[in-house]
Amino acid sequence: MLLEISNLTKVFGDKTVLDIHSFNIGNGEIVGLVGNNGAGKTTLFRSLLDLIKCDSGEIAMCPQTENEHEGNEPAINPAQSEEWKKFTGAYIDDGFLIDFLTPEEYFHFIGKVNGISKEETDSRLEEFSQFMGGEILGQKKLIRNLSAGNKQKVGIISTMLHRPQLIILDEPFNFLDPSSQNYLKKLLVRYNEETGATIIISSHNLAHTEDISTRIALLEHGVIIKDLDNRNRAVNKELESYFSID
Ligand SMILES: Nc1ncnc2c1ncn2[C@@H]1O[C@H](COP(=O)(O)OP(=O)(O)OP(=O)(O)O)[C@@H](O)[C@H]1O
Repeated sequence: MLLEISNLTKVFGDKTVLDIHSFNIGNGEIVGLVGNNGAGKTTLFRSLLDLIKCDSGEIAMCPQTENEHEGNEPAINPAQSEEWKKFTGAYIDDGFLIDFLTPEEYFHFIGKVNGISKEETDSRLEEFSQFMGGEILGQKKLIRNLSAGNKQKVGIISTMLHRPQLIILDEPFNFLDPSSQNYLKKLLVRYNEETGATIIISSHNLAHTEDISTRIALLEHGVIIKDLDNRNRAVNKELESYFSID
């Protein structure tokens, strides 16, 4: 899945909160988006998911063909077509959940929307049983009564159920206990390796972001001011110095 962003701007009132001249993400990259509060991370995600209308610019998503050696399909602009939903899984916040359903009902709903049978959905859920830690399935609890961390897990798992080529997660480590945070890192890296999917996460947890990302983009006042290759896990000093308070 290739993603190309060009000349993307979003203005709220008299403030430009997003101003991305050019940012391209390649097939199979894991991109970590970091930046201070209000830097524009969620706004960028909402733009990619057609949840807000940008003031200018283009987003082009090019899914990989079934035979990956044949390259990528023509570009889709999420503001102009619904096709992107077939190959995208995203979780921004618990507004994505349906709180009067149990987790099972929600997962089956997500499966159904994506043409996956109940049986297949149940079978795919087994891959996440350790992550769910016995707290989510079979509890006869509505999603609204789950703890914040368990809601977060339901949202994250639901992005992977239909095995999309693009996953977008806003602050996925939030609310998770330390073991679940570690487990999530494993899940994301494994998903990326097994499916070749492109994954974009935002996080304030620099250590986790550095651990799993092949590339890290630093956003400041809506502008990508650094685009760092992290394949050798070498960005630590640069990020530490940016976020240092001395
Ligand atoms: N609907 C809105 N109306 C007005 N301003 C908005 C709206 N949504 C976001 N903003 C502003 O856009 C800027 C970027 O916000 P955004 O939530 O994208 O930042 P962020 O990097 O995700 O921050 P955080 O790390 O705190 O979650 C902020 O100044 C925010 O106040």
